Amino acid sequence: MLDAAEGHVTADGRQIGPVVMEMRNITLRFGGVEAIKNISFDVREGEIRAIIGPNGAGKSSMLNVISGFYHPQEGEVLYRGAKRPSMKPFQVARQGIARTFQNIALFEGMSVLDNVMTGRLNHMKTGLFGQAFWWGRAEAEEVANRQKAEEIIDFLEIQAIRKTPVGRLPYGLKKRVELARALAAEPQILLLDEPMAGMNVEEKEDMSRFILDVNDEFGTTIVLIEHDMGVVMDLSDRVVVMDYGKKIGDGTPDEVRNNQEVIDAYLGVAHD
Ligand SMILES: Nc1ncnc2c1ncn2[C@@H]1O[C@H](COP(=O)(O)OP(=O)(O)OP(=O)(O)O)[C@@H](O)[C@H]1O
Repeated sequence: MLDAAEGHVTADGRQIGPVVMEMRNITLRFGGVEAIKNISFDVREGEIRAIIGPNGAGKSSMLNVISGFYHPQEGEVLYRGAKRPSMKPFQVARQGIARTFQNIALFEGMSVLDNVMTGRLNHMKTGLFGQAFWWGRAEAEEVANRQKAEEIIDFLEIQAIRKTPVGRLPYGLKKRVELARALAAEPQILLLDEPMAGMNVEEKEDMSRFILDVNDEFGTTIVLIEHDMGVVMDLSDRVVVMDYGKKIGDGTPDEVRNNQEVIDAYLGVAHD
């Protein structure tokens, strides 16, 4: 059993830190529907943590609890050891938690660069008033934000399309631009809502590589929900398995693969 306050190095040499976020006995209801039933799990600094489960299992609901979009009726969220009060999504974002969406939420008429720049909004300190009175400071800030956006565009290898309106891009690249925008916020925790949904094999491979690179290069903690089991097992350090709102498994990919309840409920067949 790992100590929550301690870090460790995984078998493949990955550096995992202490617990950064804890979901404690979360229950979320929509009228009579219990989307999340008394679920607890934690997220460690620097890890890639997946939440998987069949349709309607409650994965999106859980991600929306983490991002502050839904407020559970029971349970609590602890962030860096402190109980998090009921927060609006923008307040959660200010704590360093960014997300992408299942149905891409970009500005289609705007260029890739401008979309990525919108991810910097939390870093813009000079408001309109400030811009009017301290033009120099606002200009310096704009230059720094633009530089950061360009760095991320380079990192995700989308320089060639930086001036292209997002609406003209194929699906896989839009997903990558969404990742770029979320990264522009320089998050400590990145929430990815089905990052591979609707992608072909090649696009999935690219996205997996970028997720690993982001985690490796920036040390970003990543929580993702995903349908594609193969992808999840390859990418993740630990996996939470949900089914009908309940947690039925939690552990390393190997532990989850060998968990009989998970095999019965989700995989359907035993893996040798
Ligand atoms: N806003 C809502 N209002 C009412 N019921 C909801 C709402 N959001 C989710 N639910 C219900 O909660 C349950 C869990 O849904 P959720 O979308 O979290 O599952 P999921 O695992 O993300 O599914 P999928 O993989 O299909 O996206 C479902 O029964 C769903 O119908």
